Amino acid sequence: MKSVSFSQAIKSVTTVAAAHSLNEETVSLSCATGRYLVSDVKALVDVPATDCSRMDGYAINHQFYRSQQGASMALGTAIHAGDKSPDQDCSQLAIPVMTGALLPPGTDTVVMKEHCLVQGATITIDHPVNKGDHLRKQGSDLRTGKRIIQAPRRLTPADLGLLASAGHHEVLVRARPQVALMMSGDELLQPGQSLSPGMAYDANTPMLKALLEEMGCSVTLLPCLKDDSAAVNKQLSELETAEYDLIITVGGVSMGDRDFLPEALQNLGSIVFHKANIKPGFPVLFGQLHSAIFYGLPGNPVSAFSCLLELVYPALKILNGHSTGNLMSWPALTTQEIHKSHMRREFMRGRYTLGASGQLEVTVCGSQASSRIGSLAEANCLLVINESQQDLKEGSQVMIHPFIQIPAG
Ligand SMILES: Nc1nc2c(c(=O)[nH]1)N[C@H]1C(S)=C(S)[C@@H](COP(=O)(O)OP(=O)(O)OC[C@H]3O[C@@H](n4cnc5c(N)ncnc54)[C@H](O)[C@@H]3O)O[C@H]1N2
Ligand code: MOO
Repeated sequence: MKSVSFSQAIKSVTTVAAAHSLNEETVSLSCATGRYLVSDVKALVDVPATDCSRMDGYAINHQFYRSQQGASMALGTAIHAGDKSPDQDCSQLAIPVMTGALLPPGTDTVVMKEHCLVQGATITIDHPVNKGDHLRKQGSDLRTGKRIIQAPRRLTPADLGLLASAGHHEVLVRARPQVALMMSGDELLQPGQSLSPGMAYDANTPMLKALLEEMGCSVTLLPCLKDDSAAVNKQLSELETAEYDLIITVGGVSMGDRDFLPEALQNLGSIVFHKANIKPGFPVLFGQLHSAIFYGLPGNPVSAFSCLLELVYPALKILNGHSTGNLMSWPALTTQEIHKSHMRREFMRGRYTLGASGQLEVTVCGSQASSRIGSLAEANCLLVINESQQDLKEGSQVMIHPFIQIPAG
């Protein structure tokens, strides 16, 4: 199968994802962080619910205070946050009010405690006072019925505070994408097992599971696929595909004589593309296995990580209600020359910092070999070097895909 361009690959991925939908569920606020909102949310109440004080101080009627021309005012009974409103008119009194206390009838202004002198049961005010000072008017933060959060959105801790203050105790979110993750390769050992020649520890499982979970997925780890055609076909055919939105295999997609995944996907499902003009990740496989979206990521850990960010995350964004799968992308200036000798789109591991000029600067992290996880661990972004770009001078502008976009959504 002929390799596709990166933009064709993204188009296919987003088209397939758009035809797939996630269930919806109502969850309590206490477990809603990181979940994707299904629809816009409106305030159920005014915030604050009534006019109230913004400061600890005294509630007065401004007109009455002016008429007193600086004379002392009689104190009334204190009102605390949560207290009911007194029944009587308070327009000729100074009522001690605490921050958040509702404003007693007849008063319209709050004077801060620091600006008053208390003498017995009276106060005098030693500071200019304007009508309406230190008031939080009813509905000044949120108005009943006004939209407070717009979907699609991955809920943040601050969103939960906003939802709670607006009267919501639960929220309608998309079900987490269910992902089946399976490694491939007889050479893989789990850390803790003793290493023998030719074997390697499975670095992809912990890395990719964590990354998928940061992307908001629920991940089921399935047994490693054997380097055997019949076994791969059997393992894949026995998968309860309806349980998963995504099936992601890792390894076994290239030209090796035990790379059985493309053939197995062809037999059991359908291939949308195999191989994309990208580096790393060239042999990536994409298609459908019954009702699930299928990715066969290349086994080299950096290739798998890069494909997960560049090709899987866009699909997840679409599944979660975004209209495009575009990644957050920032311009940055290179701190060194960059050479590229091929016509593929390259995603280089890099580290960005804020330069003295106020612009982001990005440095390529060490060796770009697809097996080098060390340089990935050093990186905080991928630099995007387009197909036609070959040699970039120091100070050239490139786009970067920062890793911090994952938890932020
Ligand atoms: N003749 C060709 N050979 C290769 C090509 C090619 O186009 N023609 N492509 C190369 C590229 S690019 C990549 S990337 C790799 C990907 O190959 P596979 O997806 O088939 O992956 P494997 O062969 O199974 O593994 C590659 C490499 O990665 C190691 N690996 C695999 N899984 C893990 C894991 N879970 N943890 C740690 N390391 C893992 C594996 O041991 C191999 O060293 O193919 C090139 N070859
Ligand atoms: O494209 Mo491979 O993914 O470079 O190592």
